[in-house]
Amino acid sequence: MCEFTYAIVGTGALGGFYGAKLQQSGLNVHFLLKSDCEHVRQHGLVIKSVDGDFTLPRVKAYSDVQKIPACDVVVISLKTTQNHLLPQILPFAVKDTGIVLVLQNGFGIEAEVAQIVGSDKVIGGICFLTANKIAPGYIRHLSYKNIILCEYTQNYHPGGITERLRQIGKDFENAGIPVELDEDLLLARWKKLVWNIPYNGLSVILNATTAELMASPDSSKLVEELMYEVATGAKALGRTIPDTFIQKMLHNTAKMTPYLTSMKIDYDERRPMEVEAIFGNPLRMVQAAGTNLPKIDCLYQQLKFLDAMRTAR
Ligand SMILES: NC(=O)C1=CN([C@@H]2O[C@H](COP(=O)(O)OP(=O)(O)OC[C@H]3O[C@@H](n4cnc5c(N)ncnc54)[C@H](OP(=O)(O)O)[C@@H]3O)[C@@H](O)[C@H]2O)C=CC1
Ligand SMILES: CC(C)(CO)C(=O)C(=O)O
Repeated sequence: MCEFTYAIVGTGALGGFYGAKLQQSGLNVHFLLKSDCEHVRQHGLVIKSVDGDFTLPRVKAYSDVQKIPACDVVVISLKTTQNHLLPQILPFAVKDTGIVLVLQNGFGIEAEVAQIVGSDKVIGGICFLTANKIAPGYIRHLSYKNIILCEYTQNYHPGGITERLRQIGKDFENAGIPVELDEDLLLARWKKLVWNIPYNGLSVILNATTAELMASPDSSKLVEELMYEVATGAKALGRTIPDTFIQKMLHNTAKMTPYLTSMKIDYDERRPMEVEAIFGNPLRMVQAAGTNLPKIDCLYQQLKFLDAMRTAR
């Protein structure tokens, strides 16, 4: 199988880090940027990483997707609040035989992408990474980096471990990114929501870091209750998230260095929050299956209020 070419749609913290690692490993990577395109065209990408800093002085940087050659793998690493732009972006970037790799947080994005490019072209990636873009073309990688890759199939039925999944996994592994190939994208996404729903949501509502949320008996109890409600949602969709997984998540986060979630950073910096991808889509899917998740719904309503107020001012 010949080498895949990659296009990174959204060269921020996550797309910038993984895209730079892929290029550093020798792959042909094209980067789609917005405000920092000219800067990156001139100065390249700087990665300050816990695994070792590196700079790519020359990268293929574009602000117009129509100038990017159609690639084998198009990585979506925009914030999900920008996904309304995908119908104008993806058709230009994806080869007829190409793949779209959704690396964003949340649930239901692959189904939305499949509406644009066809369900046979979509793969989901669940990223365990903490990174921030702290200046134009300057990414700080704090911890973790592993990815779970799964094929997307219509209605999120478990897909197989395909040759293309293996090749993408190998590309990331060769770039120093640990990869796990999995058959059940829905379960993998809901297991990530066990972390994102309580911590992203409460970090905004309670104005707290993960360490502060875990240090208080009241908020840590609320975190645990929200995690179990996520498990109830997964069960409504025919998936089981074991108690041991939840207890491990609580234990690991309590030990994590104090972390400001991406949603809290967006809120503080008056950027729209990824409320629909991380809360709205999962809630609607579970409600359609006849189950309510009252605590998550309450968090969702509060976040929508704050999002509307914050971005309106
Ligand atoms: N950061 C992390 O550690 C993790 C992030 N994730 C998820 O990954 C996704 C991306 O998050 P993250 O990387 O943090 O977000 P960032 O905001 O750092 O990156 C998004 C990038 O997309 C760019 N962008 C916006 N609009 C366009 C456009 N029209 N064309 C091209 N580029 C555009 C932005 O540029 P500009 O700044 O100019 O607007 C920005 O650089 C989210 O779903 C997030 O939840 C998941 C796990 C961890
Ligand atoms: C779990 C964690 C903290 C790292 O991937 C994350 O998903 C986020 O910051 O949104």
